[in-house]
Amino acid sequence: MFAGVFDEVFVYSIPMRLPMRNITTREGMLLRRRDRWSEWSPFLEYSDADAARWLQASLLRTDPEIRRDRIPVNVTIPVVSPRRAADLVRCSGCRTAKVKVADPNSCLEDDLARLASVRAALGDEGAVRVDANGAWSVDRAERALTAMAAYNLQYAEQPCASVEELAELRRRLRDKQIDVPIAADESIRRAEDPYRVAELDAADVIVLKTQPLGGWRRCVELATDLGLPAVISSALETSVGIWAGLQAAAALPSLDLACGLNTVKMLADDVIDQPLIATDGYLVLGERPIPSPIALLRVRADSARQTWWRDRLNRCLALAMDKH
Ligand SMILES: O=C(O)CCC(=O)C1=CC=C[C@@H](O)[C@@H]1C(=O)O
Ligand SMILES: [Mg+2]
Repeated sequence: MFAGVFDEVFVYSIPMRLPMRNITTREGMLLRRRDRWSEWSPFLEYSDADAARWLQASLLRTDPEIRRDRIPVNVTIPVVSPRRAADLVRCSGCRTAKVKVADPNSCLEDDLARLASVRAALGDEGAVRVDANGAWSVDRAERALTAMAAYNLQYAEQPCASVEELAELRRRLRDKQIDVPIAADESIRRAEDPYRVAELDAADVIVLKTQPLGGWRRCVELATDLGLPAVISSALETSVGIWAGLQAAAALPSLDLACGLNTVKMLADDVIDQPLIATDGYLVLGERPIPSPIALLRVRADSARQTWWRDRLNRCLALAMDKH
């Protein structure tokens, strides 16, 4: 079926240099429609309905108006030792760091030690944010963020799972005069109704992931409608997917915060010759990337995974075309 929509499809499999979300190998597809390559890489456990929404991003035929081409980005710090975390900050050249916290295999003390090390490596001028991926209850989030506030957080991303909990936590922190703004990530990209974040006054910042939301147009629409500062963040893509994130960041009505798009380094390989890795904390939106044939030879998935992804694409394309 995809033969009528895409002119070429490619399945990649790339080990993660720095595992995140328990992912040790990243898999996905590169899809070509005429001269436009895009990436489709919904996480393996996602349902076809979720994965079909990611595919909308590959079906867009137009480009946005570009308002800026230099995009500030953060370094992403997975659950690593404090020392490794400081090294990652120093090597990145970024002035903003996002620290993953609340991992089931580590405790609050580990998170605080990693955070302290990141803050020391960045200095007082840098910005530090944390991301709990919705792992905390409101009580645990309140305790953790009260302790973490000592490191002057720019914001806490998705501290609790539901929008109601985010709103409750935000109220409690405000009452205690703990100055840690709240950012919504999963409450935007996986929610039935992302507008509830604004209706319930549940966040100060929204995190927009281009591919999961179905492309740049939806990101611009949500940033405009919700009227909150927005951050464009990656879904751990190759440079082809990251370029689409940069394009969305370039099109936002305003951009005051660093974006989470500096993740190509977390992969052990890439699909273009000059990977989109930040210099001095910025990525620049250049021409739409074209995968390099030599790189593709290195990252081609085996035939069982090819079949799995092609079948998934056919199923999800049928769903996505229904809504298109
Ligand atoms: O935002 C960043 O700095 C990088 C991207 C990132 O953290 C994520 C990408 C994809 C899935 C997630 O677990 C994670 C996130 O929750 O934001
Ligand atoms: Mg997040």
